[in-house]
Amino acid sequence: MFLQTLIASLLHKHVLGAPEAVEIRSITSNSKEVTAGSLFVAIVGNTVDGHTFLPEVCDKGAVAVLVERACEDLPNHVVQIVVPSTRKAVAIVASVFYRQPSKEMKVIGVTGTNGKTTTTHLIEKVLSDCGFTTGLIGTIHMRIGQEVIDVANTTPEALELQKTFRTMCDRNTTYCIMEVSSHALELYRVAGTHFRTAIFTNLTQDHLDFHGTMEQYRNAKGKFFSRLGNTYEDSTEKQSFAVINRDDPHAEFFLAQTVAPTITYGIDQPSDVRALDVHITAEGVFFRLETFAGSAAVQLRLTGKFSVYNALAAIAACLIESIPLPAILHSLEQVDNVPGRFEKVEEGQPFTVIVDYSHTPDSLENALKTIQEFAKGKIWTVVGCGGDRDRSKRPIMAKIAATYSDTAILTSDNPRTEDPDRILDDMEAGLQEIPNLNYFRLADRKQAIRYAIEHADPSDCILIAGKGHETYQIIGKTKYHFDDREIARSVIRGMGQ
Ligand SMILES: CC(=O)N[C@H]1[C@@H](OP(=O)(O)OP(=O)(O)OC[C@H]2O[C@@H](n3ccc(=O)[nH]c3=O)[C@H](O)[C@@H]2O)O[C@H](CO)[C@@H](O)[C@@H]1O[C@H](C)C(=O)N[C@@H](C)C(=O)N[C@H](CCC(=O)O)C(=O)O
Ligand SMILES: Nc1ncnc2c1ncn2[C@@H]1O[C@H](COP(=O)(O)OP(=O)(O)OP(=O)(O)O)[C@@H](O)[C@H]1O
Ligand SMILES: N[C@H](CCC[C@H](N)C(=O)O)C(=O)O
Ligand SMILES: [Mg+2]
Repeated sequence: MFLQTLIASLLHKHVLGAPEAVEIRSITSNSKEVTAGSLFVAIVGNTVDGHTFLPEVCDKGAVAVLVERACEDLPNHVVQIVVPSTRKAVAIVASVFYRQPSKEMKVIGVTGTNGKTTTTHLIEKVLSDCGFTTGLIGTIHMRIGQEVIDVANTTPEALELQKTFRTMCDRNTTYCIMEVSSHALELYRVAGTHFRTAIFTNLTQDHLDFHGTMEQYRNAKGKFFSRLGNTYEDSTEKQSFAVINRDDPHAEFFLAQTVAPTITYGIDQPSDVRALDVHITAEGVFFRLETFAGSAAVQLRLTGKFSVYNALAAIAACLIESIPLPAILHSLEQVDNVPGRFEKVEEGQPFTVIVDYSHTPDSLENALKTIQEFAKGKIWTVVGCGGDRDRSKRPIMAKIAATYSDTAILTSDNPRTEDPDRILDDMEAGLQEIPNLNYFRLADRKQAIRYAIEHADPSDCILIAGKGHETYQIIGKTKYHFDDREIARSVIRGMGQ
């Protein structure tokens, strides 16, 4: 594609050199991937400044560079395009390079602190059951039809995202359902993406290391809905919609962000898609559903009030696509669990073991409140907090774990480059001056899981929180194989011998 075409839609740019005859064969922001005919995008990162690689990429054959500041020493034939934000510009350029794939499909995006993975899986289940070819992008993996692809981030960087969209289109995908993280919104990963529907699940504390304050975190998520108005189109098929959780304390803020038609969902507040008479058991939830497309009694195998919210969001998104309500409910009622989300480990043991990806204060509290609804015996919680992530959530999570459990075992999550004991110190700080809490520290996560299982009585319930589907533990910069479910299973099996 000609450079001129690629950069035409960049509003604020200063071009040094002659772009007219320059043909771009590939685009990358990684100097290691530059080949002859590449456009290199220099991104100022947290650890490295991409501009430092400019001489190197020219030697490797880059014919143009997208930069935030011009570089004097580059060969004359290399065109420099100077823009205020290369992250934002690359998202737009990537969309043009891959021929605007998000306009050829219907992309449904889910944002919110908790529930993104679950909600995307529920929507994907309904739409694929209806016979549509679907794609999925999120924390656990990306899936294009039956092909499963590993991911580094919940929402990929713009170049990878647009390339994935293109592959999806080339395989006749009708719907792409994706998680849109706040990092992605702040770092423009989804700029240049046309969304059919934007869903808001909830907003509670997380990622303050990155966003600084709750207000900035909320504003990052708000951008998803304010930008939705920019892609508004006339025909119903192309129109964009917002789906908002009316019960969330920030609902008004999110409703005010968008000009797109909006469907609300909720339990407590009057809303377009509403659950009433919610009944929670260990096996699942029952509720009465009222929507603009009809009413029904619903029984899900997923449990917890939070699962009702995720199901309501999924129902709203599918109603927008004119899927009949009975078909939506038929699919949702079959879902046993999403991997690592309230996943039970069942090896015939007389107590309950649940592995859950609750790594935020709100999700941990929800998981434990749900367990309290049905637990007959004592509650054990094995929980840690990730290293190189929001420190301020650590004492809060420890307090929640110890308050709602009979015994809390504070352990490691992914310590990354931090000292596990320092992370535990941060957690333990939340427990000072609270009397009668029963907790202890055991930094080795495997030993912590073993301890809980070996000491549980019949009818007790053990929650292993924070890592869910993860099949690794990151210590330093190394990823070791580690799976909470596998460990729990092997300890239980060992006890029977
Ligand atoms: C804060 C953040 O999002 N960081 C992402 C960011 O890293 P960075 O800006 O620090 O990049 P950097 O390493 O300094 O490099 C800067 C530039 O130099 C380039 N470079 C670097 C080295 C080299 O030799 N040559 C070269 O060209 C890099 O390709 C990059 O373009 O860009 C990287 C490359 O795309 C990402 O991998 C990295 O995500 C890291 C792994 C990360 O942990 N991100 C998490 C926090 C994240 O994004 N999480 C969200 C939300 C999860 C949730 O909702 O819970 C997610 O969507 O996953
Ligand atoms: N709607 C919800 N409200 C609150 N908590 C939820 C909700 N849905 C799920 N949870 C809890 O949050 C945990 C994570 O759920 P899920 O993976 O669906 O969220 P996510 O938003 O994708 O998280 P991440 O930001 O890590 O990708 C679950 O294991 C569960 O404990
Ligand atoms: N997407 C989240 C996942 C956290 C999962 C938890 N196990 C941890 O490693 O902190 C993050 O990167 O902050
Ligand atoms: Mg997720």
